[in-house]
Amino acid sequence: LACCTQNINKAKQQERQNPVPVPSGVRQSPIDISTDDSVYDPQLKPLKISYDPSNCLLLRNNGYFFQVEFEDSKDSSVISSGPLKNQYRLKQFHFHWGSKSDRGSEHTVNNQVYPAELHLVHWNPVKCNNSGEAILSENGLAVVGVFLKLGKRHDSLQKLVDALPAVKHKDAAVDFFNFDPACMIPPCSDYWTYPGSLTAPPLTECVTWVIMKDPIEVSPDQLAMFRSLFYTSVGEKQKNMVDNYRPVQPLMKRTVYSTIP
Ligand SMILES: Cc1ccc(O)c(S)c1
Ligand SMILES: [Zn+2]
Repeated sequence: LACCTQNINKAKQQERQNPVPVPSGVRQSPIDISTDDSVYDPQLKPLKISYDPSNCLLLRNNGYFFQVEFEDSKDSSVISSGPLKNQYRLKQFHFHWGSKSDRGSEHTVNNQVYPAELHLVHWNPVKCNNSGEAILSENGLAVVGVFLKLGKRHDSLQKLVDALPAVKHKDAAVDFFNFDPACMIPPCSDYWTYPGSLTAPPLTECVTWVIMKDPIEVSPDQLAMFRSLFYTSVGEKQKNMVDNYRPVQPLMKRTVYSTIP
């Protein structure tokens, strides 16, 4: 399945044909992570991350954000361990960001907002046949979240930033090869983890979230390039692609676990 939008459209079609329960809203994302309320779990191991840059295929503007899509027919770009019972395959990564630097991330930490947040979306090939099925399956997805803060230029990210002008408008897509997403994972392995949902429609409660404690740095110019994209297609009245984040949702009866004593 080419991308999350297609998956979401397919999921909506499947939902119409054989409706699944509408999310009862007991495990919605994103959330505010209260560090004092999170529970240290000494059994939690570091996440194992193994990506093959040659699986990187395409950069696309899907009208919600830009995403980089990966070949996911084999277990060659995967995550495992940490809170995960199975190995999950990388399908795509994307970002959420603000119109200004005082907003943009979806998750917050003690109500602190970051200017942007990276989501690396993985699906469970043990439970599902493809990523489209995974968004309808409990714990079908594992999404790794990484906060972005303003600072020094992220040299490895520049290859992606330089490609953004080619996907300014909705549905634009270009070949994008040999990019290793591991370059965007912070050196510190500490994370929070909790059961949640997609943060975009159909908002299904299918995600094991792993939110890295440390942010990565990007420069103001790099973030400005994110904001230069459009939600709109060529020929439509241009609408800047900014503020594509969902507000935080109620924690309800969930516990956030952490690797941080
Ligand atoms: C599959 C998917 C779609 C949109 C999202 O924001 C996330 S986090 C995951
Ligand atoms: Zn996301």
